[in-house]
Amino acid sequence: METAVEITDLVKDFRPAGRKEPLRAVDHVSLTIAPGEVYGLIGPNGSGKSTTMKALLGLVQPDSGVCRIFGNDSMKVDSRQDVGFLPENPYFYKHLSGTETLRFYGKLCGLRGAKLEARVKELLHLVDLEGAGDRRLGGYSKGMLQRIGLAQALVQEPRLVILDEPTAGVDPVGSREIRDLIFDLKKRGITVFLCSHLLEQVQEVCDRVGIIHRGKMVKEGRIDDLLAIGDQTEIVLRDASPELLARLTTEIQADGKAELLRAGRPKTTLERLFLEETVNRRDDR
Ligand SMILES: Nc1ncnc2c1ncn2[C@@H]1O[C@H](COP(=O)(O)OP(=O)(O)OP(=O)(O)O)[C@@H](O)[C@H]1O
Repeated sequence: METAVEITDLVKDFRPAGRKEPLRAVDHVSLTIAPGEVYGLIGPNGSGKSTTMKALLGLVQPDSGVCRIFGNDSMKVDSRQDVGFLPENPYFYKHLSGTETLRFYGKLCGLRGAKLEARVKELLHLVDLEGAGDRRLGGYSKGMLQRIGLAQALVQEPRLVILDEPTAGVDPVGSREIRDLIFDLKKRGITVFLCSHLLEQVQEVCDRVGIIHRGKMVKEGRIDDLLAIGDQTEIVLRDASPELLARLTTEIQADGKAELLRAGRPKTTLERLFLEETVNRRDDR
């Protein structure tokens, strides 16, 4: 079966000035991503996530190993035909408007005339910036800039989108919107390869994750498999009376084998609470 991304035994050393030994940023990393899959690479700062992505994009020359996109070697320009990329700190021309920015990137991808104009309109709609298309990027919020960055990455209708920290510096409402856009890409069958420090969002949006530490892949798998605790069972009740809970506790104690680890009211997350309290009150983005 065709793979969207195939990274095999990737090694990348940097030789920073003033350092005798080379710095191994990526240490024999291998991973594959199937078409239509959303894959998250997570790891501490400096663990090699961006370098792995840049090697896949052919922006960094590997010391050894091979990266392929839909079967094509990443070092060949043609392999990038089907790829959209949102870098960690995208640089945009602040004096251009959102519409002009997307027009600029559309032209770089060979779009012209009515086709270009239609695509720009479609993208502004997709990232919910129709009302801000004529405003200069210098006045955009961080969340709006990330969304225009995402629109830029989608300009040539790529089959693979690579997102390096798509929600960096974006507030919870903005990052939720970006999360929804990623869900939308998945629905349309687009493969997504992302890295992020927002673990809750990675958990929500990704089918599989890889955990990278000091350049090495230390864990990889389907989210469901990685997070399931094999020997535990969860029961969530609504409107349970104290008497019912007491009866259940007695039953469990009588079982002799099963052990009650926790009982009490489940908690919401701080992110959900934040969204509930702010989402309906926000009028200016
Ligand atoms: N161009 C470069 N020259 C020298 N060292 C580099 C270069 N790019 C990255 N590094 C080093 O390689 C290591 C991995 O960096 P990388 O940016 O891939 O990590 P990361 O996991 O993306 O980190 P973060 O989460 O902070 O973005 C770090 O030690 C970094 O300092």
